[in-house]
Amino acid sequence: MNDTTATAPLRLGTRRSKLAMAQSGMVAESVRQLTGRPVELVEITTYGDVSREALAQIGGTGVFVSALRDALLAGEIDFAVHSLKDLPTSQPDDLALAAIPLREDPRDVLVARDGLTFETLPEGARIGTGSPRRMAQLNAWAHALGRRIETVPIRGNIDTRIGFVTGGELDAVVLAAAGLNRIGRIDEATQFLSSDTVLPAPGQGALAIECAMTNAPLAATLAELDDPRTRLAVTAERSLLAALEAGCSAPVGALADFQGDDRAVTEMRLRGVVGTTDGSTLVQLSTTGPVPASDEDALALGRALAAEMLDKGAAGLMGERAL
Ligand SMILES: NCc1[nH]cc(CCC(=O)O)c1CC(=O)O
Repeated sequence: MNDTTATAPLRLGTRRSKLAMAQSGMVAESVRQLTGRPVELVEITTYGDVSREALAQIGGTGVFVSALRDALLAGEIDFAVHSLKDLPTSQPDDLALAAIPLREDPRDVLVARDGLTFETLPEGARIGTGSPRRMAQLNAWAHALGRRIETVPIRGNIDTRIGFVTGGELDAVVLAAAGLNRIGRIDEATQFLSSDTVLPAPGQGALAIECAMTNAPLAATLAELDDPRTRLAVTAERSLLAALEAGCSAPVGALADFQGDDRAVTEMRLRGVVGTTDGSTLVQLSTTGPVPASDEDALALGRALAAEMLDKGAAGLMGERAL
């Protein structure tokens, strides 16, 4: 590297949404500190940002991601930051998943009117979410409580979705804690939904930093931002999702977490759920074992749990995913 390339700004491609800008800003700062180089944000518009169609209808998988990837491959940007849960499970050969930084809170939260919780919402409450995974688990939860709710399909950015509650159109919406946290609105959550009740999307709360495979020096530098334990967890979750042959709009939840204290983590637990959006049937399984020794072991764990779920009838539920 000569002097010019060493001091030239690194170009970080980002979507324009408040969440994407917040995430990219956080990573830009880390990369600045790591490299001593300036990082410039380059705004890219993705199909997921401009389409008014329901995400489930346009296929879900990758709509937020492909424009950023095109820009990486065209050399218009040097690296990109994605919400890991928006990344398709298959990684293109020419792009490196250079780093998966430390995950933050993976849980979903309820943002309800008047400080209400799921349990204190009135009978027949209208709860907004565009996610079949959330619908399935919320409906199953209501059913277990002997309650009736109405899940209302919505989409839009976080501000728009919270606006349905503040505007009085819905009693509550469900969002990812991590997203609210990153845009500084976590105080508006009225309940954190336990992963024992609602499993998050595979990879929720984690970020992915991607660059072109041909840019090996940059990939090596970015790798310093990787959190190995987060990588193992999300690798297992995404492997489960891939093995269930589901896109990101399918009703699949998964979460891997670690048991033991921070200095002596000994075991990893992987939980997965798939269901019908009406919540009448859920297949939920869990497995706990030694912390995977490699990404390959984490992949195998996800595949094994998925196979068990398919055995227990998950396959029959997946047919519903186009709905
Ligand atoms: N599907 C949109 C999306 N992608 C990532 C997040 C939240 C941040 C994260 O999970 O890392 C959100 C918003 C939401 O689900 O509330």
